Amino acid sequence: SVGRSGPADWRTLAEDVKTQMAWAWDQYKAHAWGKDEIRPVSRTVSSFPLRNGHHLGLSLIEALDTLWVMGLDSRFQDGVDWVKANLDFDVDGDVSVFETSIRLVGGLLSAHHACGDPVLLAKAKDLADRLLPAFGTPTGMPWGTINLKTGAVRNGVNSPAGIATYWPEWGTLSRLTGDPRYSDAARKAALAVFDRRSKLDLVATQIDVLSGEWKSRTATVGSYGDSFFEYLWDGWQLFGDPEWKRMYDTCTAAILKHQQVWKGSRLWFPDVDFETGAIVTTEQDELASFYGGLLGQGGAMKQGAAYTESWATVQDRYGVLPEGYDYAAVRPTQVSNSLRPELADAAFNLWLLDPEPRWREIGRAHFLAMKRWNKATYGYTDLADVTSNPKRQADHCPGYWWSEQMKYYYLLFSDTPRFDYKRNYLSTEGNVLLGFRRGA
Ligand SMILES: O=C1NC[C@H](CO)[C@@H](O)[C@@H]1O
Ligand SMILES: [Ca+2]
Repeated sequence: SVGRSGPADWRTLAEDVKTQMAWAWDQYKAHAWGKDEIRPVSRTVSSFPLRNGHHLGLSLIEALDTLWVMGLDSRFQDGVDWVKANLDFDVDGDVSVFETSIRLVGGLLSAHHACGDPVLLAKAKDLADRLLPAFGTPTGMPWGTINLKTGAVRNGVNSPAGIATYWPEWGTLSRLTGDPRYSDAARKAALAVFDRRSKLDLVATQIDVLSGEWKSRTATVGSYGDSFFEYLWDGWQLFGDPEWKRMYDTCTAAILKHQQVWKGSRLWFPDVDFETGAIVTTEQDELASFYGGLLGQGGAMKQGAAYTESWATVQDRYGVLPEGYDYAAVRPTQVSNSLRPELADAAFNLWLLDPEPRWREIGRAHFLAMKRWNKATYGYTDLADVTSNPKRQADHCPGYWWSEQMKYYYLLFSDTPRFDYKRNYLSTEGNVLLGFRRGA
């Protein structure tokens, strides 16, 4: 029946999420233990963020705090034991500074928040020490890539997200170690982007980290822009630093002024030229669907709810979201699905602010469609085509799946005592850095 779900139904759904997580973890342990990513159709593996076939246990580390908050304690301990016995970052290989920080530094810090094991903090510090040299530029904006062993840097053109998505993780690391180098580097990098905003208070997607010159003109709330804005707010939410709220408010006022487009009751945020405000494209990438949750957090609940509902109509149409969608053409521009969490992320953030069943319903639709279309023999996989019938699967489970949507679903449905629903902080990778209740 379509009737409103009662509390027992949500708890039953939370139990199903937990069962799916335990099953996927057991498949990972059986077929990909210690590897970065499992390919759940072919039962093979892939490596990330190192791409040289060397593995750092990415999915295992990303899963840890999700396992803990679900009460899968023996599996959590198995993972922590693997980290303590095997994890070594002294590898002669290049990694993305951004991806490695949000996924591995963040994953180790959230596991430490769950259990307090000092080895997890030591590993997070060791890794951050290997990433820190990337920030040694004249502007303070980091290189895109660094070698974990030699410190050799590459990719001098970076994005606002790639430059400024560090402060919550690195501020936490400084707080826990007493070493200010991490928070100082993260803060200086974010300010360097903000100080180079256009006269419209917009930022573009690409900038030269040595000269500080912009290398693109496109302002977006999607890829390359997204977590720059998210982390301005987060600096306020996690550390109560008003400087970050002022920067967030400045950037958000500009986005609401220049990128807010209503089509009837549907709200969209097209990319615009960062100096003229002219619309560049009506294609939205799926990553932008996190933004409704951030707008709600920052006080623009009307726009946050409307943008999330816009994306919910796309989810209703295709079951799972395509990677790219053109709201003017009313069709997908990229038909693949990368098993991404953003709409569930937004629904969860809005639920925390306003526990209306609607946000749980969007999360439930996201979860049930994932079970129906993305489940494969050895785990959950991304899709090649969401428009084909039946939808065609690809063969890759990304690390963020273990840290993000499975945690958002569980927290949305379970009301678990292990999480403080009133005072908490989750990173852009879903890592809980504040709000776990160990005693529960
Ligand atoms: O901020 C992010 N961007 C891309 C991934 C999820 O789609 C994930 O790594 C994270 O949520
Ligand atoms: Ca994110």
